[in-house]
Amino acid sequence: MMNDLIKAVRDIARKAGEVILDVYEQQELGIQRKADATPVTQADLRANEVIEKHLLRLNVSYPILSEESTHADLSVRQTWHHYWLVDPLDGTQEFINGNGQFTVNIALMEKADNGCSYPLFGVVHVPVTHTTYWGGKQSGAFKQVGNEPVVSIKPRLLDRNNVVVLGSRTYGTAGAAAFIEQLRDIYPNLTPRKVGSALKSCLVAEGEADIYPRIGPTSEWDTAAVQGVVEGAGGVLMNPAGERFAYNFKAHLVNSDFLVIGDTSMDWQSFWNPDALRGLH
Ligand SMILES: Nc1ncnc2c1ncn2[C@@H]1O[C@H](COP(=O)(O)O)[C@@H](OP(=O)(O)O)[C@H]1O
Ligand SMILES: [Mg+2]
Repeated sequence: MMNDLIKAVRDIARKAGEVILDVYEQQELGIQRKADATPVTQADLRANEVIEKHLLRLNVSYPILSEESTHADLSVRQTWHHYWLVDPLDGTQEFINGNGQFTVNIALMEKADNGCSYPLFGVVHVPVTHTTYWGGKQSGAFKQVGNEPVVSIKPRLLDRNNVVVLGSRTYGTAGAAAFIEQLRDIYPNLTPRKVGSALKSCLVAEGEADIYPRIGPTSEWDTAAVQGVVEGAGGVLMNPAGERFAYNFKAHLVNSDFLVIGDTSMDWQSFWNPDALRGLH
């Protein structure tokens, strides 16, 4: 049942990817600015239409919370036991810049006993490379490039002399830069890399990078799907207190800072705690 649903959502994410690539190849992207000053294009809007249309045709009927649709109030959202959390195009600025580092993110969320929701599974599709990642705590994590065989993915173990730390290409903050400098005290040979969108967390999930600290704003649809992939692979996406990242418990949809790590046996408490983060903003 769950595997059928994951397969259906994978197909939907790939359809959205094709619509996005159609716009990507045009001269006119239809760029507008949103209230948070981040851009939106025809590709975001068309991908959203495709995703919503197909999610509503599935034989489960869950509400949809999408970056590009009207957002229900918390009082309504809290009645949801399951819902789809969708970012039809994550990394819109990278899409506009033409560097290929953007993704389609679709997560199925489930409410837990503590009243918060968490990803049951997530699908992250990279249109330009025709690569799809998917996963969840109970399902494992997988990757497929085009029609090649599906492979299971897992993080790598930390090698203290070869630590790769990821950051946003476009929305880097002074806090993120200061955090990486603090991290150098622990890993003097670390290599910082800038990557767009949910791809960063996919790189940690598949063992191509080690740490992705996000010091600065993102929204719930930016992290939910990729959290499924990271957790399925055996990694974690945590809040500043070191807890599993949670959703749908507050009126606004902006995330706290978060940390993605692949090797959970690393000594992350030495650099990721509210005291160490205080003063970075
Ligand atoms: N001021 C802000 N408030 C909320 N989210 C922001 C933001 N600035 C950037 N982001 C988020 O950062 C995402 C891009 O992340 P990255 O820099 O890692 O590629 C954007 O996704 P979208 O492109 O879907 O809007 C956007 O949601
Ligand atoms: Mg988006």
